[in-house]
Amino acid sequence: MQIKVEQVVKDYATVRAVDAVSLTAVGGEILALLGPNGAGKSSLVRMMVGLTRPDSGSIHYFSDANRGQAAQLQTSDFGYLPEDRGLYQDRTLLDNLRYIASLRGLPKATAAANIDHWLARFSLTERAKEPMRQLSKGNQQKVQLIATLLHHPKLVVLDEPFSGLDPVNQEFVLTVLDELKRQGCTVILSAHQMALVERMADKLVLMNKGRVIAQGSLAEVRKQLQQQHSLEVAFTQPVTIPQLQALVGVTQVTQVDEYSYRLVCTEQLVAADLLQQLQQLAPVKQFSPQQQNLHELYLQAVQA
Ligand SMILES: Nc1ncnc2c1ncn2[C@@H]1O[C@H](COP(=O)(O)OP(=O)(O)OP(=O)(O)O)[C@@H](O)[C@H]1O
Repeated sequence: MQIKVEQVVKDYATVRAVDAVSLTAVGGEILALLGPNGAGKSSLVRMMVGLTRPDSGSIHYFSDANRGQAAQLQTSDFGYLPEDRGLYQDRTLLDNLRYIASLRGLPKATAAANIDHWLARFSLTERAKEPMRQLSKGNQQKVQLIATLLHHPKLVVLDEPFSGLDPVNQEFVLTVLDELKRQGCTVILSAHQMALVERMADKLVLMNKGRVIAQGSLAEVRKQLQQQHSLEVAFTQPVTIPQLQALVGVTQVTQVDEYSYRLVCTEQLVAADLLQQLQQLAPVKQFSPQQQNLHELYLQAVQA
């Protein structure tokens, strides 16, 4: 299933939560929404699953079979993990999941088989008859994920699926998301865990204050955000920090050890020109450009 969001705006009383956002996600793709608290991710997600309506702009769905023609989103087409998780705390895992399955219109036998399958995969079979409130936060989160995936949705929308999970379970959820993607599902998620997102998302949409500040593949986002680049240089004899700071195009210098330094330079500075400037200070032993990770780029962008 393809989802196409065009120029969507959402205002609350005093704030424009989503400001002219456009994006597209297709089947077999993981799209990650990133942004600081209040960036507008949940507001956007709620519109995508039809819980609220945009003030302007449009959201259309296209089935894989009929790409050209917009389709009505059916409840059974999507699985939504909301930010405010809402399972019944006094009921057992099994009761909660059976109830969700019935809401999704699953026949009893299919529901039972799917529930067994997912409980086993999430290592929760033994706890099936315990009330929700007895589970840890991470295990409750896993049950919420099962509730989202129980009916094999084509469009999976997850608001912060990694929150509350330990690293082992985060990895496990990554594996599950990858499987969904391989099965042709469209996966949209919001997250704060850059390192995880960097590993699995096909498309990134970075938001800040309701707006998209960069979007595309990791390489495209890097390009859009990268106003500076950094590198490490090692000399065969001492140089001083002020000498390095005085070089044209160098904006930041940090000493790594006795003879080596990390430099941040403007994007316009060509590596060969910098190397030439450095060699005039002292013989250069090592000169290695560093790639900033998504986390560093993101911080730079939202703090700008
Ligand atoms: N129901 C609402 N009524 C009024 N303002 C709202 C409502 N929901 C969200 N907002 C405001 O809209 C803006 C975007 O909030 P939203 O929850 O969409 O951001 P977010 O990126 O999901 O943040 P977080 O990472 O903290 O979940 C914020 O300024 C928030 O206070």
